[in-house]
Amino acid sequence: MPTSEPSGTPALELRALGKTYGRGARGKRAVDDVSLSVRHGEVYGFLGPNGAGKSTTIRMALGLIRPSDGEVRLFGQPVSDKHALRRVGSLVDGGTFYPFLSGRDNLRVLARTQGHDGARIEAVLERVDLARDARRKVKGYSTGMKQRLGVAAALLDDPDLVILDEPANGLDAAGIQDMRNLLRGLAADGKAVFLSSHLLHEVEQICDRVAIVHKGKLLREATVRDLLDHGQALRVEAEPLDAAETALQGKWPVQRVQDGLSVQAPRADAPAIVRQLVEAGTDVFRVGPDDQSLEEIFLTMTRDTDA
Ligand SMILES: Nc1ncnc2c1ncn2[C@@H]1O[C@H](COP(=O)(O)OP(=O)(O)OP(=O)(O)O)[C@@H](O)[C@H]1O
Repeated sequence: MPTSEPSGTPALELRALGKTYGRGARGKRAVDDVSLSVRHGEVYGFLGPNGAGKSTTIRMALGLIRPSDGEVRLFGQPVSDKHALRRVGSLVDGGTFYPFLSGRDNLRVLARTQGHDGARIEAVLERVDLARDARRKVKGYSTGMKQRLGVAAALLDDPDLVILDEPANGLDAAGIQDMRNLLRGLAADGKAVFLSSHLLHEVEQICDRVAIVHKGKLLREATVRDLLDHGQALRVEAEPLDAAETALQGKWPVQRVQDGLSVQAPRADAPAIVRQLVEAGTDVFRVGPDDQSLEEIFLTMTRDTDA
């Protein structure tokens, strides 16, 4: 990894980034005050439903469209810096390939149009596990193979930062596993990987950290582990359940679930919850993490902002 910038400089930094399409009352605020940074050696997921502003953000990060506010820094430099931009590989719009050319020939064409000699073609084909299929025409490739060819294209110039718009779109479980191994391998080599997705289970499996975006705004940035481990909910099993519910209501948001109560509270509140339940005369069988999936956490967050 070339380290021409001071150590610790993020590979990608978005500073209060904003984009408004159009003007005046008809203007559409697609991205609003998004700040985040992506470090070398991590896979960072940019997660949100359709229309959240992911593609717009990625296009600004690549210097393809101009922000209305804020700025993008690549390796500490403005996105207009050609040297910085040369260290970025990207996959947007799924990559476009000639269906009647082989995977290898597609990469040759790309290398030529991008102005490099293609010396890395065999290495990147190996890297994305397409070496054996490199002579086959792309039209016969599976979705997963096409996506991996897209990543191969992004890797042709040995970038330090890889930006991928929805790289796991349309992949089955095995395809997601392959993509995961591939992207984790890049991160292990010290590259920074920034990807967007609207599908949580993909991001959950692939990324170290995620930013959750909704309606152009960043709702939360956290490690996947933090989101899952320290979700804001605790599962309470106590009897009688009605009394337990009454005891907690008004202090924490409480919801009936199949086998007890789901209490919107951080883990640190568990002792207070137990005290409350005991004082109310209920028998406490369990107060523990409410194992929400990232999906549920995400739905709760976006529901809250919709309200
Ligand atoms: N060129 C444009 N002109 C006007 N509005 C746009 C333009 N591009 C995107 N938008 C709007 O900006 C918002 C964000 O779009 P964007 O494509 O960035 O979201 P996204 O999260 O990538 O969603 P998707 O996965 O559906 O592409 C949407 O409401 C979209 O309609």
